[in-house]
Amino acid sequence: MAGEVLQLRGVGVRRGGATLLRDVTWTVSEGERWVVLGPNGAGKTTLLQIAAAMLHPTEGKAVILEEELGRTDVFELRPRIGLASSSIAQQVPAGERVVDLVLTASYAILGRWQEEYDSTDVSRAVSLLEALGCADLMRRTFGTLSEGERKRVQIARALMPDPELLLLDEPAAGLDLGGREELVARLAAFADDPAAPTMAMVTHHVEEVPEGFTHALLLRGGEIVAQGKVDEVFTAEHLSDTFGLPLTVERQNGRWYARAVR
Ligand SMILES: Nc1ncnc2c1ncn2[C@@H]1O[C@H](COP(=O)(O)OP(=O)(O)OP(=O)(O)O)[C@@H](O)[C@H]1O
Repeated sequence: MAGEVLQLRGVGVRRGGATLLRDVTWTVSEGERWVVLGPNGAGKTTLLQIAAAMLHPTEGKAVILEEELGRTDVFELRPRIGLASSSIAQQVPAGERVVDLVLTASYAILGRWQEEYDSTDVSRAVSLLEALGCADLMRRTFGTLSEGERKRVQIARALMPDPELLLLDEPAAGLDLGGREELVARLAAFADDPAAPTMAMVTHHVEEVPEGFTHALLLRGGEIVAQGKVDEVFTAEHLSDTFGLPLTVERQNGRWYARAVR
């Protein structure tokens, strides 16, 4: 691979009369760990849906893993991308066993039917669940899990097909403080692992950005406010522009904190 995992050029998305994204140019290179940050309605999920080959832009060009959207078979491209998002979680049958939810990602399907899985698949699913601290949940049904447990299981599922690009849409949303900190620590360890795929994570909060994330893209009203290396992008000026209020920002032990100026 040439090193560019994702290349968007002048990407726009319109729905009805609304502009969801406007003139987005963004390159993600192999090994980078990106955070996409912005307020509610900024277009973050829309951007991630394009990166996941789930949505085609209205204008501009999107090249994912060297395949251009509109000129490639997305059904071949999608299994190369791991996506963890609440829109997928909502479609999981409540009675689906956790281990089956992870296993079925090999076929990019939801809901186990009569597929045959070999022992390598099963061991991979088990070791991913172990790595995410979910080994004891394997035989539980997805519907019985807490929000924090669901988030971790979804990440294990996204990793099952050994994706070249991992996309996480608000992985810490709905978690309590302990759950958030545990997840952020796991993602930090993951970001530090050279064998882990290139990743992009959407969040509303700088406090949720794991240590080791290298780059950031700030979105507001469907447009990019700033992008680049995380410590150049996470300035008081950029974050104040993004969220539309005066903010101060600090970094402690690799983590970020922002609060309103009083
Ligand atoms: N089909 C649609 N028609 C019109 N507007 C839409 C449509 N789908 C999404 N939108 C709007 O596009 C904007 C961007 O949505 P998106 O979900 O990408 O934002 P987001 O940054 O992920 O928001 P949040 O942080 O609240 O999840 C929102 O204002 C949303 O209401």
